[in-house]
Amino acid sequence: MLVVPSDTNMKPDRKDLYQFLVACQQVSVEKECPQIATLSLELPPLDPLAVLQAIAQPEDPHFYFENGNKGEAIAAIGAAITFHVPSGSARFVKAQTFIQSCLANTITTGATDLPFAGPHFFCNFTFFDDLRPPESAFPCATVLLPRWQVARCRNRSVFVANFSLSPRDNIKALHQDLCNKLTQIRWANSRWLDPVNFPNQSFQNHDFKPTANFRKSVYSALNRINNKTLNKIVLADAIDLNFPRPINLVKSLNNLRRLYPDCYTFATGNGGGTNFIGASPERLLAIYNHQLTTDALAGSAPRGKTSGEDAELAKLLLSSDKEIHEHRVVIDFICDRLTRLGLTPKVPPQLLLLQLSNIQHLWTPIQSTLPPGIHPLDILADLHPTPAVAGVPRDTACQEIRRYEAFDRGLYAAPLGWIDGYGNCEFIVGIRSALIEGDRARLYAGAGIVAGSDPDKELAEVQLKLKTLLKALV
Ligand SMILES: C=C(O[C@H]1C=CC=C(C(=O)O)[C@@H]1O)C(=O)O
Repeated sequence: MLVVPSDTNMKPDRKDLYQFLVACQQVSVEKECPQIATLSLELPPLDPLAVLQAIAQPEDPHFYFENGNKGEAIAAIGAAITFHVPSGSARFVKAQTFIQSCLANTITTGATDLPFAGPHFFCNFTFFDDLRPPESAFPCATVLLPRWQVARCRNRSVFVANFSLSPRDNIKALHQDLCNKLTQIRWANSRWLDPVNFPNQSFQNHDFKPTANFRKSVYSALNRINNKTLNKIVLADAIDLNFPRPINLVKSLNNLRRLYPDCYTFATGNGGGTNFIGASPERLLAIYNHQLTTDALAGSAPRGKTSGEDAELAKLLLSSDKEIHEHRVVIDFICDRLTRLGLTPKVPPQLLLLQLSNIQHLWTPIQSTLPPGIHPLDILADLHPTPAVAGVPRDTACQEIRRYEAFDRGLYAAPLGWIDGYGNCEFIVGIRSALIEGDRARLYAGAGIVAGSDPDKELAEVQLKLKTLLKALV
């Protein structure tokens, strides 16, 4: 990636910006290869979700990612370039090659030092790499370099435009498009999103009857655990619902981020009317300045209705052999994988609790310094799926998941996030999630099964997780 220093207060209507696009096009002529021109401009603080609402067209692929606790949100809208891997185990390698070849032909300028400036590649992967027919709405790997990207990091906002330039592109028209988009973005206003929309009343007291299949699967899995074929398996259920009207993506995201500020609110849309949306507490991989963090998150209990009951539930969770085993296998797996990649994982000495508004989990953030030469997607390829969403031994658990679950997991429980041009990244696991299309939603939730699991409690956990999401969909 070539960084061209510039006046960081570059204005889109100024000649130098137009000339920058012309110069990048000239490089594409000389190299006989399209060039990606990336412009970053600081904007007054704005809400990327409001921008998503204001400028995304139904046919635009898009991506939304918000971490309320960190005061960060990023919206990616439309495509400069997209890359799909339909299926196959080489998907992480192929995605990596694509990103590297883009970066080798990227020229970036403007406010390049701001957080979230420069090109970002938004990626989503399906849980399994060989998709079951009928075709899923998302291929097994998608990488999106968006046309427009708007991010907020605390009180600063940055706008990024990416153009893939070939000799025949009309620079005047592209420049005009950029100016128009900026005008629209400046008008985007988060007040349009307030107040929080009250969740769909007709589903509020919906009694989730776990499918007969889920209950049967839990019993059968417990048999396999007892006869030692499996140590742990994470089984999920999917519930299909029809809403009285089309589900509103932006309003639902707005609800999710307010109801679950401790989670990552996310959505990815394929531009064909299907969106995958959720609020996940599980960070699979974050790398900033060569420092890596990954979460072991497994073992759950509800939140109490009173502080006394809450403390009691937390105490039980922290002292339960069954929950600790369910959690410990995730820590061991992650540490083993990172060590094999040449990293030195650091694990806090005591178990921690991640307390969300409706549920609490055993939580261990694992950290390491990243040695040079390892790409974030190398790590993702090794970590996914962890025993927090698959099981132990992993291959057996994955085979059994396919046998037990009558639905395709699609993007559920799979990695979703972004990578920048310097190897920084943030990926979450797509749990507490739903696939939405028009007035239809498929909600997913799962629970880890180990020796000592009580099927009724696992069912209650899955129901609790499903309700979490349903509350926000409008
Ligand atoms: C698989 C899910 O959660 C995982 C993450 C945290 C706690 C879990 C558990 O306690 O079972 C699961 O391992 C899900 O929410 O669909």
